Amino acid sequence: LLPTSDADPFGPEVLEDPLPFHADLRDAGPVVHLSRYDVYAMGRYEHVHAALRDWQGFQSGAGVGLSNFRTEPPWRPPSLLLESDPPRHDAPRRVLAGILAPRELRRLRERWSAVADELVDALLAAGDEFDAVPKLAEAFPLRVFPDAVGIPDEGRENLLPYGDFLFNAFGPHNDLVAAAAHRAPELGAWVNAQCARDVLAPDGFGARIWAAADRGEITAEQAPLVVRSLLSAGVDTTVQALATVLHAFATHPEHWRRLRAEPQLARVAFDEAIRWGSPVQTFFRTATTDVRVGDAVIPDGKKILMFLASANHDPRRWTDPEAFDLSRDPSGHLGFGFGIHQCVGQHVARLEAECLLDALARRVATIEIAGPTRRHHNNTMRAWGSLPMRVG
Ligand code: HEM
Ligand SMILES: CC(C)Cc1ccc(C(=O)O)cc1
Repeated sequence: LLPTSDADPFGPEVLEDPLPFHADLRDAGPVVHLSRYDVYAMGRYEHVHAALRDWQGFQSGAGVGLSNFRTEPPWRPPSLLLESDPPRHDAPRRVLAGILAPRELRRLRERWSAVADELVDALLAAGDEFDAVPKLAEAFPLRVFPDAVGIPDEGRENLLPYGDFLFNAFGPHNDLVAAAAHRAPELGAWVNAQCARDVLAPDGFGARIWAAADRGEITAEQAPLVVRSLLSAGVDTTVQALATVLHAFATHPEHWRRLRAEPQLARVAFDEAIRWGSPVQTFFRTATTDVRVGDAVIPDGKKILMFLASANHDPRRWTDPEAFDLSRDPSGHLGFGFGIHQCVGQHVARLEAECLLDALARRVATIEIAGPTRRHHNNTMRAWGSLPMRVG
């Protein structure tokens, strides 16, 4: 028999502190029916991992939010990567994977390091106390990523509100969505305008997507949507992952000392922070048949809510999962997803983190929380609103 719960994973209590709900979800069984939304929730590593592998049984093409594209019109044209299944998913994915491959990012490392050094120097010149969310976690990605895509300077302040709305829109139409819905048309129009060939700088990720269309790897109609994927997925995610790793180090001084002694740990620290904090908490899949999980059956067409953050803390998979531990091997974490849709931008995110952490670790001996921290609630993202920080 299938356990059920009337809990609201998108309510303020769970968004403020999801850990108790995750523990209850894991303990209740492989699958729990959430009666409030008539969706099927998975919180254990084994089953989330298996569902992400099984893209035929658990499709993305009906949307990865609560809204089911089989019955409801999407609020924006579906993504050719995120909200597509093979074969439609294949060519856009291949194009983006090529453009965002580690070897393609080497040309950016020197510039991104210089920007990180300059940003941290300017910040420290202004004093030893600041809010790390606007001053580091937001400032650095906004300084390097829009330029890497090649969009114009005008209107870049729309990127964070667009992302915040997009990630809220994967959830139910609750207060978080209602509060920003009036801005969606204008934000969507601005983002779409940045994907046109003639506004993109000649050497950025955007231009390379259009060049792939010239080579016939994708069509000219698909090119702007693939650029839109970068602008949709590439900002809020890295902002909140950087905030998460900065918060992790500020609350674990012994790990900061270790990072300064062994700078090459920046990469594994970032992945451990993503396992530990899981900036992307959840998203959905849709059952393409009556699909069996454990001794439960999820009916065809039903939405499955995958709790990546819970899987990343599952004691069946991780030792002492609630510890942020630099000695742990975090590989296999689900914070970037898994399988054919696994984050195609993960190497961009890791390079941003390496550059920013290196710049900070070379300059400050200590970082600590210097005042009350505040969460920013979002239906999909575990986000920090404010991280008052003091450096020494
Ligand atoms: C630390 C930062 C990031 C996190 C935590 C993150 C997380 C994720 C996750 C969990 C997925 C899987 C979604 C699914 O399976 O439905 C994903 C997919 C994706 N991500 Fe990221 N992401 C990050 C940064 C980025 C960046 C910087 C970019 C662009 C440069 C990006 C572009 C994408 C795209 C296009 C997809 C869809 C891939 C596909 O469906 O084939 N992400 N990301
Ligand atoms: C964690 C994912 C939901 C992040 C994400 C958002 C948007 C897109 C897109 O392709 O628009 C891709 C990935």
